[in-house]
Amino acid sequence: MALWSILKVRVRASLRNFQRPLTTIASRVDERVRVRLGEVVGSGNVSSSLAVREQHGRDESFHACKPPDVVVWPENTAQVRQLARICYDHSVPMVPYGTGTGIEGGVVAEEGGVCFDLSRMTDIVDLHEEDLDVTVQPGVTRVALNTHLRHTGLWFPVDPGADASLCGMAATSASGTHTTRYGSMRENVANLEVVLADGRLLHTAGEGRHTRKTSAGYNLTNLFVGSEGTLGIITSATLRLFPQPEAVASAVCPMPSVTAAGECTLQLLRSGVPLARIELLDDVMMDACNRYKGLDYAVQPTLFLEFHGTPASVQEQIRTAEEVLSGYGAGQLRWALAASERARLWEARHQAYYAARALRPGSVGYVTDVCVPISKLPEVITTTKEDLIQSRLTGPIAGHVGDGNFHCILAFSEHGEQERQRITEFCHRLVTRALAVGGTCTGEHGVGVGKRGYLLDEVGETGLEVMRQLKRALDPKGLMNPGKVV
Ligand SMILES: Cc1cc2c(cc1C)N(C[C@H](O)[C@H](O)[C@H](O)COP(=O)(O)OP(=O)(O)OC[C@H]1O[C@@H](n3cnc4c(N)ncnc43)[C@H](O)[C@@H]1O)c1[nH]c(=O)[nH]c(=O)c1N2
Ligand SMILES: O=C(O)C(=O)Cc1ccccc1
Ligand SMILES: [Mn+2]
Repeated sequence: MALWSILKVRVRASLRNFQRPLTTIASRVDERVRVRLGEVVGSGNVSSSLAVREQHGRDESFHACKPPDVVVWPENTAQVRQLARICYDHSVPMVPYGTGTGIEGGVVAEEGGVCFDLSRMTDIVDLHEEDLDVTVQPGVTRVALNTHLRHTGLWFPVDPGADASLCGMAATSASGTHTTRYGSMRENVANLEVVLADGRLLHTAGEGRHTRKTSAGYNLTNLFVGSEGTLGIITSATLRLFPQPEAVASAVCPMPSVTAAGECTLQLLRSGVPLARIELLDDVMMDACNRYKGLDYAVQPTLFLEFHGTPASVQEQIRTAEEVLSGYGAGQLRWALAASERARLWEARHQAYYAARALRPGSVGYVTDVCVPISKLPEVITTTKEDLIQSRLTGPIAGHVGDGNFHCILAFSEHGEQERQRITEFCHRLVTRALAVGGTCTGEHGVGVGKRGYLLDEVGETGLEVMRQLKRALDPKGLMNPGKVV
């Protein structure tokens, strides 16, 4: 073999080593462990049935199902700690499960083990209205929290399309359509209670603390935000709340092209209008949403906008926004002012994932999630659209354009090998383009199993090694959600 070929093989092998599991898992769940788990949670809160295991071995993505060996439903933190200790003593993998709405295969039980379904821990533990914060258990979803808050004048704004658990959202560092104004989970989690792999209990900002800021040492809270179950099990999250806005106005605005929509978004952000939401759906996605929801929006690239404030400030924001929009060839704005109309409009946006999948029934969808510096968004989104055409692929686009983050969903039949190959190559080019302009391979869905191959390129060797050192320090046996992230 020529020297060059030998070198290439070596480099490839060393990269593979970098991605290998940190430790080999010693044992799966045997009868002895199963009995001990049952003793902790009671026989109604543990299951080895295949149907239950299969339901828990996959999320909403195309990633193949790998069922855990057992599913447990702990009812409190003390039980989570005892269960973790049993798994730790027997070297059994642990996979935390929120609501299973992830789209990067985060709950796929790569090495089997015990799935911790946290949906029965549904208490809203501490609501501090005067401090604008709340502490919730891991079974509380974002809709359940906002329903609970509706008469308080407060709300929690991070809104991924799905009704995900708030602790699952912390685990994936989720964001949503309000992130441009209110931030993502990174900015809105003040404290986390975490059960570590060996059953120890950690409060990332100190027990009972719920301040707006802190300088006390390392930011352990944000170490666990986005850790995707690989460092511990989040058993409660303390979240920032916001006053419900006095006045709200939403609008749908057709644009001449995705380039114009991207450039216009930049200009709107620069103009200082405190946009509450600004989302882009391209023509293909608009068509998909029209069909899926029986709507009649123009089949054109379209911006969905929302303004929050006092009635006077919303009027002022609208005036400035309309001026900017008209400079980019915007069509007629369709306003939604009544709460029910606004709910319908945003429901259509939140269902974009299912609308896109419905374009090709029976297919599975590969989802992209790049995020770039906002100034690069028009260029990257334009090139992506051209690439789709050249690659002869249908890939509806939906984007949180105020954050420089957009998704493409590529539906493919599991039998079409050639098409799948073209999709993989397209997605690879898209991530490469994003990384080249200072972007990230995932703005909000997380690394899971799908983006592991890009982490080295994104954070570099030292970055990845430090992540792996942190992982080893907190999870020396490599039991926490193995096969994910690092
Ligand atoms: C239609 C639709 C639309 C969207 C999205 C999904 C779908 C189906 N998503 C993705 C998804 O909703 C998001 O990733 C949620 O944060 C996942 O929360 P779950 O509770 O479902 O976590 P799920 O159970 O799917 O788990 C996800 C990961 O977190 C870990 N985990 C869950 N709970 C944990 C806990 N208590 N402790 C430790 N680890 C835990 C799991 O182990 C796994 O690795 C999304 N996302 C987004 O950011 N923005 C968006 O706009 C959307 N939009
Ligand atoms: O709706 C979103 O913002 C999502 O993150 C889910 C998604 C993914 C891919 C295409 C459309 C929606
Ligand atoms: Mn999204």
